[in-house]
Amino acid sequence: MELRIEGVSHDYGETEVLRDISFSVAPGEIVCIIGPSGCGKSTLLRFIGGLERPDHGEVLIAGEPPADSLNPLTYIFQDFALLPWRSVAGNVSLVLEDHGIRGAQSRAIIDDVLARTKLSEFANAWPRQLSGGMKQRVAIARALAVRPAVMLMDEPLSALDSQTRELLLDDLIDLWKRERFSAAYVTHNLAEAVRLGHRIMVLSRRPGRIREMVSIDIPLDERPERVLELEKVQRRLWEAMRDEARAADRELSDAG
Ligand SMILES: Nc1ncnc2c1ncn2[C@@H]1O[C@H](COP(=O)(O)OP(=O)(O)OP(=O)(O)O)[C@@H](O)[C@H]1O
Repeated sequence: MELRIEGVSHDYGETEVLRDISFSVAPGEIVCIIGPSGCGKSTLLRFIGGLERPDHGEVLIAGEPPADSLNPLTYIFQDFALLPWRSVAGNVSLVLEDHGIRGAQSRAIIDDVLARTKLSEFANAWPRQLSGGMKQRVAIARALAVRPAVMLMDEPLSALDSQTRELLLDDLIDLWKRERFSAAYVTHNLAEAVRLGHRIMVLSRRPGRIREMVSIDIPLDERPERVLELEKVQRRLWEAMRDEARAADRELSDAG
């Protein structure tokens, strides 16, 4: 299943937020979306997930999602969005209950996704007992449980400290090696983008337009050893973004 975004433009009242955005996410591809504050990254992700509709343009799904996919487009948010009164397993089972899956079938899926996110021994723990990194792993397990064709990730690591973020990046790469999931992944962090993205879309300041689409041909599991090459890409991304970020900053402080 391929995700295609075609000619998406949107205004909120007087504010033009996105202008003529077109790109695709191929099966098994991670596309990172970066750009200055307020350029419309989260808005674009909401359009992709169908939470809102753009004024112009379309989000199309080409081909069939996997037969067992309960929810082809699934979000992972920065704030984990776990229910505090449900255990780890209970948080995962909730999304299955929404699809009428209970009992042994539900338990099998929960066991599988908790194993894949290294949380098996925490199935009965409460969210308050978990570190930030573990909470985000629960959110990832919950997303995997519905077998998404594309994961929509809005700064999933940004609430975590830098060590935890590194560990989770490694976990995401391990997961990807086994699953080859597709993702549209919004981040502020250029280092994260070059570690995870097969392609990186650089948006301009608001109204967000595509400034550059940068492909990285280094396999994800080789990236930790090829730091110098990645640093070069990161510099190029920063060069594409620097003027936009500076101007966006100025506009935000003028508005304030
Ligand atoms: N529901 C809404 N109604 C009105 N304006 C909105 C709405 N959602 C977002 N905006 C505005 O649209 C612009 C883009 O917001 P968005 O959150 O998509 O940007 P972003 O690139 O994700 O920002 P950040 O990097 O700071 O997270 C901002 O100016 C924001 O204030």
